[in-house]
Amino acid sequence: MTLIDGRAIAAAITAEVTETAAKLRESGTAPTLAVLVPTDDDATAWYVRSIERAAKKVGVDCRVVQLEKPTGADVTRELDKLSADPSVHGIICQTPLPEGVTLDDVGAHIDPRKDVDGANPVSLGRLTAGLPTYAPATAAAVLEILKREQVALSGAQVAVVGRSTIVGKPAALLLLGEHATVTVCHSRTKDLAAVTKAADVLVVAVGRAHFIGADHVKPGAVVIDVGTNPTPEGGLVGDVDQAAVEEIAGSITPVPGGVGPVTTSLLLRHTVTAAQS
Ligand SMILES: Nc1nc(=O)c2c([nH]1)NC[C@@H]1CN(c3ccc(C(=O)N[C@@H](CCC(=O)O)C(=O)O)cc3)C=[N+]21
Repeated sequence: MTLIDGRAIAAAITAEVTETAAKLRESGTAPTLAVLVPTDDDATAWYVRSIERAAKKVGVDCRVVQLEKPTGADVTRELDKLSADPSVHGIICQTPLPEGVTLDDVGAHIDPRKDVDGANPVSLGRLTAGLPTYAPATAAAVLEILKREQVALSGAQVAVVGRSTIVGKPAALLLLGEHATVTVCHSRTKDLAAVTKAADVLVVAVGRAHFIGADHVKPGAVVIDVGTNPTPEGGLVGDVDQAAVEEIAGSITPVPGGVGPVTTSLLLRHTVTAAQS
């Protein structure tokens, strides 16, 4: 069993991004990521700080815009402003959003050229059509890990558990683009274990601790655990019961230290790409 080292993969991406950011700075462009924060919960605050820290390391400027109990109109007004601001190259609108506001509604207000976390339905449409676009960073991280680990995807059976717009659906589309045979499972899937047990690659993004156990995994499978569930002790666990699945899987991404760090490094890679064009 191999534990996939997400931090090492993130470090390799970060090295590439640092080089590109330095070249941009030499030519007079300071690559800039705007982070719109519409809530004040602890998890969001932690994630925003980790983006700021990572951005600073690679030479990307990070502009955090914190909103206090905004309406949907407040959020879209701010996104319109950032979209029109020539000093901003990338925009991410943090989820969760306030009650009654959806990312699909506000995402349309992020200029697709700056949509580094793939939230605009235009970006998602382009992804569906197989056109160049920014995929949501978490979904992109799933594919990046599989590629760097040289996992054969063409013709492989892949099960994606979770169908969110931000992870499950775009991850399935990216995997389809690699010629995998993709099955998307969700809360109404009958006999989930039968589907996941047939998968050479299992991607789990449901947001429930220990959702996937030993009975769900094919011997030797590659397991990508996208979940980051806070524990009462202040730690973090994935959606996969790691201890149980370790006995069966061929390789697995740990939590922490798996998909998370790769997600943040790709958000920054997307930002320098946006600053280059
Ligand atoms: N529009 C939007 N896009 C997102 O991509 C998005 C979002 N909203 N809202 C919140 C979730 C959560 N998320 C994480 C990213 C990295 C780590 C990460 O790097 N975690 C460390 C945790 C280190 C620790 O606490 O021990 C790790 O997994 O190693 C975690 C969580 C992105 N999200």
